[in-house]
Amino acid sequence: MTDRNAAPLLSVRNLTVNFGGPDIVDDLSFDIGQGEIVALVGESGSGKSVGSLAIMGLLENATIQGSASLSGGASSGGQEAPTELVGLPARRLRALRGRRISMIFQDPLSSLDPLQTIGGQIREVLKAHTRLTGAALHSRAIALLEQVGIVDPEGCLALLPQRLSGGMRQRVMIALAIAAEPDLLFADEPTTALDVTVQAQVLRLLKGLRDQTGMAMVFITHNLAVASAIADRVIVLYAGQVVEDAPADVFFRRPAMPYSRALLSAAPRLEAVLAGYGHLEAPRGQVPSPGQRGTACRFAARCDDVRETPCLASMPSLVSIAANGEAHHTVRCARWEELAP
Ligand SMILES: Nc1ncnc2c1ncn2[C@@H]1O[C@H](COP(=O)(O)OP(=O)(O)OP(=O)(O)O)[C@@H](O)[C@H]1O
Repeated sequence: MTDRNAAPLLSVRNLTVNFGGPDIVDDLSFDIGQGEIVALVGESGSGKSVGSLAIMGLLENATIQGSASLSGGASSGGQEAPTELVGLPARRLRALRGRRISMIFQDPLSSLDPLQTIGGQIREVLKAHTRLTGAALHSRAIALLEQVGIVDPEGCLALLPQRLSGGMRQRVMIALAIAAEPDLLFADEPTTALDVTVQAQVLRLLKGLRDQTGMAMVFITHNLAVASAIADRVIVLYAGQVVEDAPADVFFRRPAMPYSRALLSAAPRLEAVLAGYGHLEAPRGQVPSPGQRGTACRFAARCDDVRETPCLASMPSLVSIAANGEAHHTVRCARWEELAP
């Protein structure tokens, strides 16, 4: 599905974000391949949302350093020159949003206009990004609603958002987000507010849309079952840093970072997760807050495998541990090799 040898669609390097105080997101580096679904996983406060919003240019009053380079996507055959998103003027960012990068959030009601029909909102997005008018515009709106699995698209166009169920609202949000055929979709906990059956339907829908369109996805979640249902790759954030980045099958079989192992062993069994108990169970202790992260391994205070040396001596760097021929796998643990099962 994803060719790791091809140039990545999004390449984030040394992204650091603060709001005038300590760094919230600290030296974040990762790639998203063309058409790849990457789950960004971490406990509350790990910086998943702040990092993503920084990349999308949606943070106010933030100081952002580093780089987030967006290459030409599937729609341009990968030929478009890369665009640096950090520091891009607001006008150019607005032009990219929807067309190249799009997003969906946990609560569709807060993103939908309560006073405008679904049809009105879809027409507005289509007018902003296409030259469609009249009957062609209407047909495209219907086709979009069909694409996201809405059974009575004609009827749905006439409704106000409040008239829809949570799952239907999220489908409408997805239709709006993909209207301009973006290359990359950021999805921030899009299924968290939904009941489990609807959650599974929306995950299937998103995966199907990726298969159809080749759109890549950054899927932010603190639910490991959701990550395992949708992701090609898992990136774990801890206290503002990437601590593990691995293909999903490798991550769920052989996680290398003690933090990842703790999360996985604390996670309830998959059946229980699918029955609605899927929130990420944290290991004992708490994530250090941004001002109190120190210069040692940030997970040290909670780690069962901590040693004075090397864990407390210095901050481990993110190292590549992929064996010959294996896909990209990095971990931030100075003892990963000793601890490997
Ligand atoms: N505008 C802001 N000003 C100052 N601090 C902020 C701001 N937005 C977020 N933070 C802080 O940044 C840290 C990371 O927050 P973020 O929302 O990215 O975490 P998260 O991993 O997405 O968690 P959650 O799952 O709870 O959304 C938190 O400590 C939060 O308090």
